[in-house]
Parts: sequence; structure tokens; C-alpha cells
Amino acid sequence: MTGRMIAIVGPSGVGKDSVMAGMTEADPRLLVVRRVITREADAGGEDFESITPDMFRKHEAAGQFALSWGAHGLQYGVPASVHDQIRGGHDVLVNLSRGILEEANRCFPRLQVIALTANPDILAARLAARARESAGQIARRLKRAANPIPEGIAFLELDNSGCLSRTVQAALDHLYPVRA
Ligand SMILES: Nc1ncnc2c1ncn2[C@@H]1O[C@H](COP(=O)(O)OP(=O)(O)O)[C@@H](O)[C@H]1O
Ligand SMILES: O=P(O)(O)OC[C@H]1O[C@H](OP(=O)(O)OP(=O)(O)O)[C@H](O)[C@@H]1O
Repeated sequence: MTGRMIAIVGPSGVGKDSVMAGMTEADPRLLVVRRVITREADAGGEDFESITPDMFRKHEAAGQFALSWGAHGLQYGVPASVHDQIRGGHDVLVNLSRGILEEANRCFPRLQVIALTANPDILAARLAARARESAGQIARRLKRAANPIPEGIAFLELDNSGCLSRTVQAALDHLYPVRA
């Protein structure tokens, strides 16, 4: 049985990376995609492959990304190796832009989308506490917080304003429903 691509989406600071980490800790069936990003290697936060914009363009032109997009002045890529992981039967978690979901839906037949939400004041507080971005960058991230999920894409919405472990459990229950 092939696996599924599971996209975790939502505004900056909502908890995408935290929820994905909690899900893999709780369930070893899940793998997390290590994204390729034109961000300084020591920026902190998620585990990612840091790459220069020039190398990113070369990787992109060589077909080394299953998906790629730009946001926040950065370029993001999902390594094409995810296709092998999925063919190998793994369910694969990835932090995606809402703007790339239509393309993802075309590329990954069994795409599942989990859209996280949180109250705006909570988003602002979390981004300030994470301290990976400057105040100006945080303000720009908050401006795109309300970007919608494209029409026609099925998704489960989970509010991550509260306890992280409850969000993680709700996501796992959705993906792996217990059959009576
Ligand atoms: N449910 C939660 N309750 C409290 N803090 C959270 C919760 N989810 C995430 N956080 C914290 O909020 C910050 C942003 O989370 P992160 O996972 O980096 O979000 P995203 O990947 O969506 O930008 C981090 O400091 C993280 O520890
Ligand atoms: O189009 P959007 O849905 O707004 O998403 C744009 C980008 O924002 C997030 O980036 P990143 O993971 O670097 O930032 P975050 O951890 O602060 O969300 C997300 O992973 C996308 O790459």
C-alpha cells in the first residue's frame, strides 16, 4: 500500500512544526519532510537544509523538488525523494504554503490537508516568543495569517490555540481512525 502526503498548513506561528514533531513522536509510521530553504543555517526552529538562492534555482531546474514556492522573501523546496518514501508505504508530513495546495493536490493523489488555526493575539505572542524573525518580519507574517485555503481542497481544520497534545491527538485520530 502506498503512503500519503500529509500537508500541515496555516499561518506563521500557529504551530505547524510543533504539531508535526508531536505527531512523529507519537506515531513512528510518520516521516517528516526536511525542507530545502534559502534561509541561514543557524536560524533555528525546524530541521531544514540551508541552500543559497543560486543553488536553489539549480536544484529546481534539475527537477530535484517535488514542490517549490516562495514566501517571506525565502524559497522553499520539498525534495523529490518524498515520492520514493510514499511509494515505499510511508505517510509523509510536510509543512506547506497554502498557496501550493492546488499543485500538491495534482501531484499527490492521496493528499491529506490539516489546516491549523489560532487566535491572532496568540499567533503574535508565539512568534515574538520564538524570536526567529525580526519585529518587521513578524508583522509581515501576521498580515498573511488570514490567507484562505484554495477552493476545492478538502481539509480538516484544527484549532491549535490551546493544548498542543490535544491538537496532535486530533490530527492522529483523523489520519488513523480506530475501526470497531
Ligand atoms: N499549542 C501550543 N501551545 C503553546 N505554544 C505552542 C503551541 N503550538 C506551538 N507553540 C509554540 O509556538 C511557536 C510557533 O510554533 P511553530 O511550531 O514554530 O509554528 P509554525 O511552524 O506554524 O510557524 C513555537 O515557539 C512553539 O513552541
Ligand atoms: O502561503 P502561506 O500558507 O502563508 O505559507 C507561506 C510559508 O510560510 C510558512 O513558512 P515557514 O515555515 O518558514 O514559517 P512559519 O514556520 O513561521 O510558518 C509555510 O511553511 C510556507 O512555506
